[in-house]
Amino acid sequence: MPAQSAKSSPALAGAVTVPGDKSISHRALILGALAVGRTEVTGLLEGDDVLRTAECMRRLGAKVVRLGPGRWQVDGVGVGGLVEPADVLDMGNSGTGARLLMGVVAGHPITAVFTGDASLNRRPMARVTEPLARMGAAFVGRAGNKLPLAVVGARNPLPIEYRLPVASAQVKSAILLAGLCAPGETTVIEPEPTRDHSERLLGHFGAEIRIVDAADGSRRVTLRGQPELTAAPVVVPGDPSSAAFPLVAALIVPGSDVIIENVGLNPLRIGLFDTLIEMGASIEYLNRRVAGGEPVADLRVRHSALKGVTVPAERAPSMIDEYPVLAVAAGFATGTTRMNGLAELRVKESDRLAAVAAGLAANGIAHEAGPDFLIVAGKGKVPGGGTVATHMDHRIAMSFLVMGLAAERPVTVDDIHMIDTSFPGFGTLMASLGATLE
Ligand SMILES: O=C(O)C1=C[C@@H](OP(=O)(O)O)[C@@H](O)[C@H](O)C1
Ligand SMILES: C=C(OP(=O)(O)O)C(=O)O
Repeated sequence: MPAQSAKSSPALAGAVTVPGDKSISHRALILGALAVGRTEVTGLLEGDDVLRTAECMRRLGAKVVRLGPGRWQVDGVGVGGLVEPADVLDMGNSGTGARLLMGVVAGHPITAVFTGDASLNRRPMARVTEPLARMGAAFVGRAGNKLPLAVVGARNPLPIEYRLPVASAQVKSAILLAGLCAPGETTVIEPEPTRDHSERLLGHFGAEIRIVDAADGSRRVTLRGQPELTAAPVVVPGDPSSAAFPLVAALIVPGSDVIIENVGLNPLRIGLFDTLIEMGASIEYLNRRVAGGEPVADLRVRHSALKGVTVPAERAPSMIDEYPVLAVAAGFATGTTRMNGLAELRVKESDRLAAVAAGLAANGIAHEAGPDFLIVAGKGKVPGGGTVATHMDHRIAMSFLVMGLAAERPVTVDDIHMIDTSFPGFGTLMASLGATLE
């Protein structure tokens, strides 16, 4: 369990590129495996979560080959063509991999057993098994459909219309992936839009997909089943959820001026950037362009005096993984930051609300955490000096290392090995900007 400490650093400077988007990387491999022909992916995230999905697609019958750094090739088997895996599918720490592949298997006449690490095996899966059971799949899992869990895919999957009880792109995507194998139309209604990478990539691979926004803010996504998906090249942009760490570091370390190149700016992913700009952050979007069907830009970020704001609950889906690092930024702001609509944080790789609250407490930041909210009383400076328990959660580890770069005393996190699940090379990249990590 390697620990690491971050110390007050000189001004951060330089230009960096963060690894590829995790959500898009999982989906590129999965859809490449379900397409007919050869898909080439560039910019793929080579973090443990995505490598697990690559290995599972191999076990399900696709040919998946690494050609070079971030360059992968997938020979697909066509929708409905996957085979039964000979052994257990181990998804490691990855909720996205587990839930999306449960949807894929549910649509095929095959049986697969899923497992994960201690963190993933604690996370709720009924949110996917419930709609997938309506489509004809069967499940036997531990303690209310947790992993380890066996999925018996449907012989004749049924299309469904399903209103999501929680705003979750993973649940939406699991249903759409199962719906690929069902005749007729599968519809998912989201109470509020969540990241739409599945929809974009399904369209890119030739599926017929319709999206209708309703007056009440909900969104209807309809997929026509049993398409022939055609292999298509995928260019993966840098992950905005990873960019968040060097970005917040540059905002809080005095004198910093940093460029983060090629960051995905999908409107359903940039709630953190919008919030930080409201707080007074200097974030410029340079060279805005479209790459691989997603908007991207280079971000110039300069040290800024931040002030507290209220973050509305409706913004949560567009920044769901960014609250830990926002809480760190809020600690350096002047005034109170209120974050609402955070119930989902309790069922991520760790209970992130509890983990963040404990980390704030350990480093001398006044705050209040409720069932689904967090209030941080920013004083413009952070005492630091604490040791933070990361609970197998990469985002908790990275967030508190960022805190240490501008706190008065070093901040230690108890375990950094999970950082590789989403951001391999995090320490090297931060050090290249001048961050003091040891
Ligand atoms: O669909 C995805 O790729 C993801 C969706 C989000 O989870 P939920 O769907 O559980 O909100 C997010 O937290 C996760 O990191 C990636
Ligand atoms: C919640 C996350 O991932 P997953 O659900 O895929 O484990 C995350 O990366 O912050």
